[in-house]
Amino acid sequence: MQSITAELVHQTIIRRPAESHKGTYGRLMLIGGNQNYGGAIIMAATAAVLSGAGLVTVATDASNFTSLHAQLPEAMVVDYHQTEFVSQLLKTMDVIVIGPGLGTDQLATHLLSTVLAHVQANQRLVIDGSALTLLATRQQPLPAVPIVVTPHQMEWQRLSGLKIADQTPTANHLAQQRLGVTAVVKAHHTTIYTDDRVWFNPGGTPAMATGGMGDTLAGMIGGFTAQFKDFTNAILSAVYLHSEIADDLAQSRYVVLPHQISAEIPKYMHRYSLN
Ligand SMILES: NC(=O)C1=CN([C@@H]2O[C@H](COP(=O)(O)OP(=O)(O)OC[C@H]3O[C@@H](n4cnc5c(N)ncnc54)[C@H](OP(=O)(O)O)[C@@H]3O)[C@@H](O)[C@H]2O)[C@@H](O)CC1
Ligand SMILES: Nc1ncnc2c1ncn2[C@@H]1O[C@H](COP(=O)(O)OP(=O)(O)O)[C@@H](O)[C@H]1O
Ligand SMILES: [Mg+2]
Repeated sequence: MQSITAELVHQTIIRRPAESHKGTYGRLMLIGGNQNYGGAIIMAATAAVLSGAGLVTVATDASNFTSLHAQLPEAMVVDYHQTEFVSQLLKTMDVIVIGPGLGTDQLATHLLSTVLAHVQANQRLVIDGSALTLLATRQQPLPAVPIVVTPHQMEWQRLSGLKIADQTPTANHLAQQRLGVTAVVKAHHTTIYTDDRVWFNPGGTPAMATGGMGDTLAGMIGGFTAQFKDFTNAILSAVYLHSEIADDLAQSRYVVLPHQISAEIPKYMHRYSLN
């Protein structure tokens, strides 16, 4: 098992080339946020925008549009009931994040199936939250595109079949190999499984134990994978920074809220991008 290091993050978060524009930094769609869980997709989208994704579109229940825009006017929106329009937009995306607050009803199942049926080799896919619960019930193999799943321990139990007590690094790695996707298994100390390696995230604090913390990580991973070429390093850097920011904030706070992490992301990325 190898620890993610500040050096790896430093190498990943490069200084932006002057000759660039919003398209350079990735088109990202986040799909989620039903009538009950609008906050989840708002937190994920906020993290994605503050992580530097160039163009962010949120496919969500229309009841979330106003609250999303009140906090994040940078994001575009589409009603996720307009499934044909969502399908068309999906083709234009570099990264798709599906699951935060999606729920597990018929529409959610349909949206996940649509994404899995149409995702292309040049796109990257982040599967989180409810979409993982749905994925666990699917029989079909996953498409051969860069995919990262971000389960907490119960979601990982559903997806891998491993009971929480049996989720050892060796068992998790075997399960990851069966699934054939990168797996970020979230816990007090998160571990990340790629085809050839097991990574360990050194950061993390119980001050992070607030609903929305994982939604924020999913948005960060979306934002990082939209900008940084190396898929694995982009994921590892997002995981590292998410908990590093939390650890720093927790020096003077009993709890750290997801939006407080998002607010710090640009400062930390700036620091890591310096020589
Ligand atoms: N503001 C919003 O809109 C928010 C919306 N959200 C959205 O809600 C959707 C459902 O996601 P979910 O994670 O809340 O529910 P689910 O998948 O049933 O898992 C919970 C079950 O697993 C168990 N458990 C065991 N180990 C665990 C662990 N390490 N970490 C966590 N749980 C662990 C746990 O055990 P217990 O707490 O009872 O001990 C419980 O039995 C999803 O789309 C998400 O994005 C949330 O993000 C919140 C903020
Ligand atoms: N005690 C803890 N120590 C370290 N990290 C934690 C702790 N509790 C929660 N976290 C982190 O918070 C996030 C929780 O993710 P998740 O359960 O998916 O949240 P949500 O779905 O509510 O957004 C993960 O990144 C996890 O590692
Ligand atoms: Mg979650």
